[in-house]
Amino acid sequence: MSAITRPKIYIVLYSLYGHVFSLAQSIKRGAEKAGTADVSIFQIKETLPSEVLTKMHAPAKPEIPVLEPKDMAAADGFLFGIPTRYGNMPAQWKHFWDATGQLWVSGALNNKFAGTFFSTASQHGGQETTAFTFLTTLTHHGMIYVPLGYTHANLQDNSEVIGGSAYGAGAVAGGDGSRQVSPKEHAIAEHQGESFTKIVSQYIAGRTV
Ligand SMILES: Cc1cc2nc3c(=O)[nH]c(=O)nc-3n(C[C@H](O)[C@H](O)[C@H](O)COP(=O)(O)O)c2cc1C
Repeated sequence: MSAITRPKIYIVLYSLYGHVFSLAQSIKRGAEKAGTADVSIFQIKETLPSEVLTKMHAPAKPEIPVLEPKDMAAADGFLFGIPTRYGNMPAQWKHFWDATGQLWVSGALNNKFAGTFFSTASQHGGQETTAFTFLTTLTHHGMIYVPLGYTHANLQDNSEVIGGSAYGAGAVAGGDGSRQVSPKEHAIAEHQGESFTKIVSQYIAGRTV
């Protein structure tokens, strides 16, 4: 019987205006609360030139390391943060995935765990379609998708605008990005981080004993 391995969870995000990064911090807090895994947070590479970022009034990037596709092999589970573009992932994410051919060829991501979280401008701006369209990539890599389900009460609370769905935590940023992540959205995110980490840890423990 081999020793139980402590899994590595990577929270990997793209965030232009900070909402996905803000959610990611709550996800990290929850994942660490589980106490069963080593948790790290990364961003993916920006692909827009600085002149365009200036025109888009983008703030400075978060001070977290940039994940290169090849470094994914070291992790057991990923929570991917995705701000919606036309109901889909942004080009920055597509650019990242399009550089994972070597990982695909070697099956390096097969049986690794994946969860998703989102941000949209509006309440019905496509968080669920972003999940759906992101899923094809996870599926082609043979990853095991872990949905959030309706495991947090705020996902059924209709008393105010609350992002998130059965596919993962979410922020509703507002058309001009001025809406900050709400306490209820943060609570869902923290819960997702904790529950995802517990699920991955249980599976990894089962594989190694
Ligand atoms: C090109 C483009 C397309 C977008 N498409 C959508 C969309 O389909 N639905 C939506 O609600 N918001 C859309 N948005 C708004 C972003 O989703 C929003 O800025 C983002 O969720 C904020 O997250 P961030 O602060 O982490 O960057 C779009 C923004 C851009 C720049």
